[in-house]
Amino acid sequence: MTGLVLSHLTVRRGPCPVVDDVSLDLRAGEFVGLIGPNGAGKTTLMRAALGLVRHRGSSSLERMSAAERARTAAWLPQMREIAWPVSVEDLVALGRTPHLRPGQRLGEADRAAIGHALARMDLAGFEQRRATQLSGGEQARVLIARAVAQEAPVLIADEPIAGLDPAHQITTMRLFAGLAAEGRLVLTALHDLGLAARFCTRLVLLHRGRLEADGPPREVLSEANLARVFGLRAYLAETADGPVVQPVEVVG
Ligand SMILES: Nc1ncnc2c1ncn2[C@@H]1O[C@H](COP(=O)(O)OP(=O)(O)OP(=O)(O)O)[C@@H](O)[C@H]1O
Repeated sequence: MTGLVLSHLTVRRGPCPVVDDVSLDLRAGEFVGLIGPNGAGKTTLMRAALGLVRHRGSSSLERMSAAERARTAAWLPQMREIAWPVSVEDLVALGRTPHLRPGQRLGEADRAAIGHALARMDLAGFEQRRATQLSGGEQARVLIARAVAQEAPVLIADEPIAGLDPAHQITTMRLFAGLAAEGRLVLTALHDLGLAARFCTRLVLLHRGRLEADGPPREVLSEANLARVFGLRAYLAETADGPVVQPVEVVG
């Protein structure tokens, strides 16, 4: 089963490591939330895992050829700018590129994957709209749909729910949880600790580039970790809908 193994990953920016000797074994079937304050190294870690930035140590993805990696891992970067005035359907169809030979047209399976991804991101009816004419949150959903249409065993997404309205944040987290339950590995950087606690099966907490905690959400989001790493006091509770984590005050 495909997962992601990072071994002693270190990225330096100038003299300082911004990702510092991080080793992780992430398994298929896990929905992993990568959390930590601004500048903790979340984006850099994900980009290094994909082989997009120079680093020391290794990632299981970088051993693959570019073509194999594109079929293995879908990547949703933090920047959501859509530059070309293409239709939503054409943009989501780009997610199928790794599955096509040069010049090959979309087939039935590709069309099904595109339609499925559009429906899952609540974009039915948007197919012929120009992507550049959508709102920021709608554009974000289109780019998530493109990544989902890729149907890769590993999905790596940098703050995928930023800019989405609360209902679409929940449906997107539920979609990712569902993809993980189907046997994919989903790794996402998140700032919403409440949604991370509710939907992720595992949280990885980064602080100043170092792996500070790794485990079930309730263990990682302890009062002590929230205070030490985020400088936060939070309301923590168990409910019928799962754990609730609501930051209430800045401390320290
Ligand atoms: N190209 C760069 N040159 C120099 N420093 C960089 C560069 N990119 C990132 N950094 C620094 O590396 C550190 C980690 O940045 P990174 O973007 O990985 O953090 P992050 O955890 O994703 O933060 P955020 O939550 O704000 O998105 C930061 O201190 C940042 O200033």
